[in-house]
Amino acid sequence: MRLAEALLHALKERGAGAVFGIPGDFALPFFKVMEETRILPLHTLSHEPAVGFAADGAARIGSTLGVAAVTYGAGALNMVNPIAAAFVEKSPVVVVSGAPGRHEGASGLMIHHQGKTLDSQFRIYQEITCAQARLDDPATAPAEIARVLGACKAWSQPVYLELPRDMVSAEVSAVGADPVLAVDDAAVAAAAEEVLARLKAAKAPVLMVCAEVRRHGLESKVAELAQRLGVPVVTTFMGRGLLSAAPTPPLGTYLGVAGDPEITRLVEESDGLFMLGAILCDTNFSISKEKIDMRRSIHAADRRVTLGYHSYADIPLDRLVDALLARLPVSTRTGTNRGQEAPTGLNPDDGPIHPMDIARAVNDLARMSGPMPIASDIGDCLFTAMDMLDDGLMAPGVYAGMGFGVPAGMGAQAVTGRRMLIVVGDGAFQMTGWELGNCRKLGLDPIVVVFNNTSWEMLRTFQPESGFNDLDDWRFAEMAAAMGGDGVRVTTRGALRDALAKAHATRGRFQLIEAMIPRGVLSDTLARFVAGTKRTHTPQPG
Ligand SMILES: Cc1ncc(Cc2csc(CCOP(=O)(O)OP(=O)(O)O)c2C)c(N)n1
Ligand SMILES: [Mg+2]
Repeated sequence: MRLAEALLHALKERGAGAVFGIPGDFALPFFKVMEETRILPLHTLSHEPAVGFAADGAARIGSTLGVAAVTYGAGALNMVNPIAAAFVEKSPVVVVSGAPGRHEGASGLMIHHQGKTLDSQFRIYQEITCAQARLDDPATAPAEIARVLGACKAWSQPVYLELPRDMVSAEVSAVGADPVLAVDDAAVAAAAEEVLARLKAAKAPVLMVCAEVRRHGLESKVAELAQRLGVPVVTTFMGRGLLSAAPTPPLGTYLGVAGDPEITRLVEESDGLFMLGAILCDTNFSISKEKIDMRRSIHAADRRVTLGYHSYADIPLDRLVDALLARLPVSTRTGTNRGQEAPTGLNPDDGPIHPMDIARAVNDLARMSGPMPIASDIGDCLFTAMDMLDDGLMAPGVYAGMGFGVPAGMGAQAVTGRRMLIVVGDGAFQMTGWELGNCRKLGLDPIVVVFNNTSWEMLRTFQPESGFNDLDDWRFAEMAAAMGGDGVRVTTRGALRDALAKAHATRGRFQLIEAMIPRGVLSDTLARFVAGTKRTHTPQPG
């Protein structure tokens, strides 16, 4: 079969639900095969950052492969930012970039779209993917595809495939199974036994769950593990929402100085913190006044288990969880989510809108109609989303790049059909919000709440004296109809409630609610985060 078809079948067999992309002359042959064969649905968008975010959203919502297809240079290099975010946030996105034909460089002339050299792009993507291949040999291409897609699944990180345009129709054999990555059963057993011994010896063990539990589809097994371990459970910022329906649900989300002081004390004073699937970074661990004592902690992520000063390599998270379960008796233990009750009971008066009013409005609707899956951008919308009831929250909480929310929410609905609630600030909406114009073509109808404070408010909280944080009022709601959706601008709590109810009742067109928020008004969590950051990063008097 043709190389392009072999690749598309391999992607579909490994769980990909669609390809998101923008073509160019180096990618036209591949896009032609996609359109003609329909092996996977092809969804084109308007700007490559959104292609990357949409593929990431598709990967996260289904814990499966997301696929982004772009042209060489101008397209692929436009997508570096979202793929870097997917890399650090463990999202399995497959980048397929068109490229000049195998012999086009022989002319000695520069090729349009190229960077420093024809290899520059490959090297750039080596920095933000876990495996790469240039598919320039029909004899090796199927095995290379299996190797790279296997790595994408095993590491739950993006990978890069470069497809020269003269190779698209090359005759190849079908792509076989992913190569099996060797795992030493004895090492898995030793790691599991040492983890259990450490937890048993600890006076105050805590289980902390994070992103990799979701990415590797381990949530139900980890819920069972939490029940059998019988220790307090918390999530990280990136793990929020995990185990919420478990028999022993998390007590809450660890947000350092920005979070519930009880949860912070539990984590930071633990002498046996077991971080399962945790991404160790400042935003995910928030701004902690006390450093978490890694000497007394256990960290299982990135196919490695680290206990104090020593590590077990090549220990996949699923194998570790299975080994732990095999060594623990079944339990009927149950627990309650002591975490703060989600704020509800919006007062539908003529008062101005506070971010927490948006959380209350969303939660009131969730109490009536069930929670929606949420895609959040960076900004106070994400801190507010910490207080929203959701059926899965996706957000760039580690990389913290803007522009994720709208395209990721569109990508998620495109591959699951689940209607998304998208929360986004006005600054981030200015970046990728216009992708909503593709909803009509793609048959998507997300509900989008724009937190419009006409400001880069998160930056203003750290540098209030800078006027460049002021944004103009773009009146986004007025543009919705021209783009195929419905838009409404609301300035009071009552209007917000009514707009959300109407949006929820309207299907088939995207619904844009532009919630006007006074500048300087922050969500409770962002206010704590800012105060905590200032306390932690500025020398205390005395
Ligand atoms: C791609 C990118 N470029 C710049 C920045 C830096 C930044 C972090 S937060 C922020 C302001 C966000 O404004 P928005 O109106 O969306 O939300 P809010 O603060 O609630 O008002 C900026 C510019 C990041 N993170 N990503
Ligand atoms: Mg703003």
